[in-house]
Amino acid sequence: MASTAELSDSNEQHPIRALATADLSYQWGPGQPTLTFPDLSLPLGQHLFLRGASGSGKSTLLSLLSGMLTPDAGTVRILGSQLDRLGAGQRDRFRANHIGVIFQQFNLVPYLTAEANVTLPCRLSAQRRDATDPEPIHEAHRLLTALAIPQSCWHRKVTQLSIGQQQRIAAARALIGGPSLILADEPTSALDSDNRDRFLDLLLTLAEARNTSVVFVSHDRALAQHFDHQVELEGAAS
Ligand SMILES: Nc1ncnc2c1ncn2[C@@H]1O[C@H](COP(=O)(O)OP(=O)(O)OP(=O)(O)O)[C@@H](O)[C@H]1O
Repeated sequence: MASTAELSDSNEQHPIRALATADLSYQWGPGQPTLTFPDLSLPLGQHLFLRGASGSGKSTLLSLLSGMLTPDAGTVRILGSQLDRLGAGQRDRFRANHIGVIFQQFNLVPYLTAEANVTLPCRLSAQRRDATDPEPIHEAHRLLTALAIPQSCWHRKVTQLSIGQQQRIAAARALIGGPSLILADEPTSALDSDNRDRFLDLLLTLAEARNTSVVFVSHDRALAQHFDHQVELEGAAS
């Protein structure tokens, strides 16, 4: 859960949302097109599918939602906190506490075991560590089991595992400690359709059990049916 100070805009008329954006735009540099984004609003625990052609700005939007980038204009509220008003260090802490990220290339730490990769967020966030029961390692084992990673793989370096296994380890790392929001950037692109559907089912089932919202980016329309909401990005305005 977010701290009281962070949830400053909560009241009965405006319940806390997993995310809410308004009038967002971002330009990567001078002479680059300005990316503009539709306003988003997602209730806690619900899931959003973001699609759009290559280059339409899906990854850029996820970076704005995670606070890795700050917008040139507009606002990003995550769990009631206005991210673009926080300093860089505060944004990093907020992300570590409240957001799980699954990157396109997974970004696992190659020299760490599967198990150590999954528990990593609990070393960066006392809040996520304290949310595990009784210890991070126990939740890591429960998640690895639920995500069908055989016990024989838990102590192996992630580089020795298959792409599908690495993807499920990245999902376990995002889920550990029950963050309120998971941002997933096209993590199924390397999978065949059976494995892609199985992965998505597992991710959403585990997220629902924790009341975690998922924002999932893909260009694959077939996945939209799994989500409460979908939004299409249209690309640069200029
Ligand atoms: N690091 C960067 N530096 C400069 N321009 C960038 C950078 N990252 C993205 N862009 C530009 O921003 C625009 C949107 O890119 P983005 O990666 O957000 O799109 P996307 O919809 O996620 O694409 P894809 O589906 O191919 O991953 C593109 O025109 C891209 O060239």
